[in-house]
Formats: sequence, structure tokens, C-alpha cells
Amino acid sequence: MNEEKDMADAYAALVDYRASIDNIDAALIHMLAERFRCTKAVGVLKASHGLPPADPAREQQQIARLRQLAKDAHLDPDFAEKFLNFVVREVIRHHEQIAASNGVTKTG
Ligand SMILES: O=C(O)C(=O)C[C@]1(C(=O)O)C=C[C@@H](O)C=C1
Repeated sequence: MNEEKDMADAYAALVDYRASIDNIDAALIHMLAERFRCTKAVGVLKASHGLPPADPAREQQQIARLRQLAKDAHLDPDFAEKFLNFVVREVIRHHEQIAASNGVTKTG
């Protein structure tokens, strides 16, 4: 195989992989948007019933579950835990904002 053809094939493969990466990133954004839509409703529910924004026991269950799922899927469990913590910290920040505004949330 000559060098030019080898490079052209490599670039074609790269473009192909990137198309999949773009689709996966779009799916992640949509899934995260749906998760936050749901957790905002949870924030309103918690605030209107005087429940605390964070539930550490629930988080421990989620971490154990996601670590196992990650292992089964050959994904680094430490990364899965860090990712969950990153998302949950943001959710708790939203819950706190909702509670501070008396359980009333803005849409959009
Ligand atoms: O399940 C809850 O109680 C939530 O508020 C949701 C959620 C989450 O994002 O998964 C966020 C904060 C809690 O500490 C635990 C879980």
C-alpha cells in the first residue's frame, strides 16, 4: 500500500469515527438535559416538603451501582464515580437555589 493511499484511508477512518463521536455527544447532551429536567422537578418536590437537597445514602447506592455497571462495560469505575459526583453536585446546587426561592422554579 502506498503512503498516500494509507493516509487517505486513515483520514477516512478518522472522519467516520468522528461522525459516531458527534452522535454520541449529542445523545449525551439530550440525556443530560432530560436528567436535569427530572431533577429540577425533584428539587421543587423536596423544597415544597422541607426535604434536604442532598441525600448521601442515595448517592452511595448510585455510586455502587454505577461502579458495577462501569466495570461490566469496561469503563473505568473511578471515572464513572467522578462523573456522577460532578453531575450530582450541580443537581444539589439547583436544589439549593430552588429551596432558597421557596420552591418556585423558573422554566427555560
Ligand atoms: O434522588 C434524589 O434525592 C435527588 O435529589 C437526585 C440526586 C441525583 O442527581 O441523582 C441528587 C441529589 C441527591 O443527593 C441524590 C440524588
